[in-house]
Amino acid sequence: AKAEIGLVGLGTMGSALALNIADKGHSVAVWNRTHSHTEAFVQEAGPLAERIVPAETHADLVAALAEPRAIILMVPAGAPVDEQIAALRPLLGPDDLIIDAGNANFRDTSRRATDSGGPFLGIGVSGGEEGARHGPSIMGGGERAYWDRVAHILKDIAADYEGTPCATWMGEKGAGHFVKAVHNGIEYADMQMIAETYGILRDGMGMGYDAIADVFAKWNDGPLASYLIEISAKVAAATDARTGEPLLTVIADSAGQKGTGRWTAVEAQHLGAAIPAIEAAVAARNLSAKADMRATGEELFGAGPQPMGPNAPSLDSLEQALMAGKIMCYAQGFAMINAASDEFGWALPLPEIARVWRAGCIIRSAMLNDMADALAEDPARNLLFAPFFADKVRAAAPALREVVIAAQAAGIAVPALASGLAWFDTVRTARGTADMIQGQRDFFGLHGFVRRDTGESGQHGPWAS
Ligand SMILES: O=C(O)[C@H](O)[C@@H](O)[C@H](O)[C@H](O)COP(=O)(O)O
Repeated sequence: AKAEIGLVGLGTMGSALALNIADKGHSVAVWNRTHSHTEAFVQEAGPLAERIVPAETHADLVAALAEPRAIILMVPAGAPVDEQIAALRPLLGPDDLIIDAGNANFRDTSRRATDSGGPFLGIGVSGGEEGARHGPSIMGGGERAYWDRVAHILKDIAADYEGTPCATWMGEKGAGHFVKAVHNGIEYADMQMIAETYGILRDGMGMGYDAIADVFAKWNDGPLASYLIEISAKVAAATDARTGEPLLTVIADSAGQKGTGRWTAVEAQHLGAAIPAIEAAVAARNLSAKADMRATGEELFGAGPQPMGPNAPSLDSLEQALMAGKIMCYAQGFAMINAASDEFGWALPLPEIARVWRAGCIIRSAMLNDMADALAEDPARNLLFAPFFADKVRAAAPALREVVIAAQAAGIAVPALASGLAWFDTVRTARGTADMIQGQRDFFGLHGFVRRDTGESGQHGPWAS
């Protein structure tokens, strides 16, 4: 019998996804640039190999598939995707579907949806290797009919949240990859806020790694319960096999990034969406990569972090602060998704987006179910203003303020937590300070302003006459 679906690219994510597909009872034909790797993959697949068809050439892959065909690409974003499309399209029929499941820039996906020579889907897949193997979160983008053709397989392999598969069609063209990029932006901010809290525990409160691990493990039983808190406990508790030292003393403090966070920050600017916590997280990664500069800074200005002593916040305050920060960065992310929905005419299903993130993905957390309910009440409303979250933030914001003040007083950098607090203070200030900016712009460029009393626009100050 012909295979139901094809998969190109047996890297970490691709091979895990192929095993997941076979594991869920579907037959999959696989191709990899290095065929010996394909052979080894089938060898190691054990009993699942009976549902895996190795293909040595693209033509073999196409021939191995039932029509109309569907082929998943799990290759690095950018040119490798276009290369695979160019290699496969001439071999495929007009109804055959290509699905890019890598971390593509949604603008590339939107382009490919119209000019890749045939049916095309761009799906965001989250959950890392573990997720790809046992159940990722899947965010689909492209023509609904194409999604419906493969939804049964994608829902079978997806993570399951209380009986609901975490695989949802988001909208046309690049909608799926856009939602995935914002997922990653929130992931960056969440990780950054956890790292900042770790910095306070380590440098401000002088805690050892085991004690820090215990704090995160305890928080994973509370309102912060989430995959990122869970693994932060494991990372803090881990020891280096070579030296026996705490692993965190071995890992260089220079964060990598593959682009999704940066893209999200850039797109937010285009959309006029304020996502300062995510931007702070991207900037923090950029700065972390400048180890020499930071060493010079420490020489010139003396080490930043100082022990907090009696000003150290309680662990409860830290937990509350992290929770407030987390709600604020999700609120920023969902507001950005709303802005994109309007800008691109996608009608993105915000409650469904929160639901598809409840399991399988990197930002999965207990809070997402409450977010789905709040967004279902009123998807256009900022999440922060939903009664459930307004109550939580009203209660937790004082702790965030206390923690940010104490950290800054001790020279401990908390850019994401601090930007969250500044965002919160801005969105709860009806009378802001942009009047000064409008005055300055009009003074040096006659850009004009709106009068508060009459609403008249194009007004100028006395310097114009
Ligand atoms: O949702 C996920 O499963 C991850 O986000 C995944 O997409 C990948 O690990 C990214 O590469 C992380 O992004 P950075 O490499 O930029 O940290």
